[in-house]
Amino acid sequence: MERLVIVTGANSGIGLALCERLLTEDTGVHLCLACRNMQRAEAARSALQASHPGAHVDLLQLDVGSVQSVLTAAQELRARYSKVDFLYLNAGIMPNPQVDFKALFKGLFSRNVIHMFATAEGLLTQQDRVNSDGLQEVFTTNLFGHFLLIRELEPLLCQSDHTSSVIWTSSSNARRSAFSLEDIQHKEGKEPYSSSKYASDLLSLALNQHMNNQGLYSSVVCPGMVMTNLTYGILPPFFWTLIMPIMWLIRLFTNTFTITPFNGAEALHWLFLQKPQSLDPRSKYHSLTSGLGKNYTQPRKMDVDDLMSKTLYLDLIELEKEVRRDL
Ligand SMILES: NC(=O)C1=CN([C@@H]2O[C@H](COP(=O)(O)OP(=O)(O)OC[C@H]3O[C@@H](n4cnc5c(N)ncnc54)[C@H](OP(=O)(O)O)[C@@H]3O)[C@@H](O)[C@H]2O)C=CC1
Ligand SMILES: CC(C)CCC[C@@H](C)[C@H]1CC[C@H]2C3=C(CC[C@]12C)[C@@]1(C)CCC(=O)C[C@@H]1CC3
Repeated sequence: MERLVIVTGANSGIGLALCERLLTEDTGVHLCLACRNMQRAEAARSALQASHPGAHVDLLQLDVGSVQSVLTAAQELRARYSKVDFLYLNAGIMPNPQVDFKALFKGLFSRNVIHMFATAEGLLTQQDRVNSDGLQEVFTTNLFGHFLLIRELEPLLCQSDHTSSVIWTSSSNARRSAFSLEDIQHKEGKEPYSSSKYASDLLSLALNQHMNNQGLYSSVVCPGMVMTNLTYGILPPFFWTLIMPIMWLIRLFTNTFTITPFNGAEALHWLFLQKPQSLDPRSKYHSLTSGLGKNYTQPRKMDVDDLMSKTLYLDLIELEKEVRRDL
């Protein structure tokens, strides 16, 4: 039987590579590319269908950074489909990133150099802004819009006769110290990306605790450090080209430098092949690539606790009520 797979942010990078891999490596996949820009979505569908003639690929207009767009898209999905098997919550942004070159240089000569390259801890800040819903943009795009989508799609995700999986593209940059329950949108700090990714780790745990009994399972993935539009926004493209040999060299010391979107999609694809009941709700599934270029998936325990995750879940439900009231 065909399995319906929805991928947000499917028109480029890791999302597009995942779609390509699903069509190449699996049969009976019905894809729905949920993208904010329909021109880019069309281009992605054409590319997928050029390499997989006859592939079942639908498009959906979805801006996860806009409450109204999420509600409209969810309504459209409920009208189109009777169930969803996999929902990849992959769309994400890192606006106006700034690299702390002083910290980078210092880190190069410290014992933490591998950790620094794997997580970017202490290296990156971003400048966020408030969107037209009055919410922080990074929080809404990377977390809240996706949360709202899950809530809206419950009738398609939670059905007595089948299980469904929601899979978050989180990051090794997710860090507890960047997140605060007093400021879940990260209005105050300078690491909204790290905060939003840590929040997705917490939320995934809460979703499992609240919804496994309804057949919905949530997992978290880290794709590693991948060259995509997101990373090309951090340093100028010519600089990345210049340091590419160094990047391949770094891979000899840290398997988190997956570099290509194909490699980065490894854990996302691996999860497609697993029974959701067999997965660990407290682990993040990492795409890793060895120095010799071998791809594999490895679960690593997340730094999350039950009370924090439950509190965040309840805060998000409250926020959802507020935004619905304001519509
Ligand atoms: N690259 C890396 O090293 C890492 C990436 N990640 C995560 O991987 C995910 C995919 O990013 P990646 O492939 O790297 O980067 P890309 O920029 O290539 O892909 C991001 C995708 O998200 C879409 N998107 C952004 N904002 C919205 C929105 N408001 N509504 C709908 N779609 C949106 C983009 O669409 P559009 O083309 O319209 O901008 C694009 O399709 C992100 O969540 C990112 O945080 C995690 C760890 C490492
Ligand atoms: C390769 C080096 C000589 C110079 C690159 C330094 C930094 C720009 C990068 C080192 C670690 C990288 C990293 C990311 C972005 C680029 C680095 C900071 C991410 C934050 C990208 C998005 C993520 O979600 C996680 C990545 C962790 C590692």
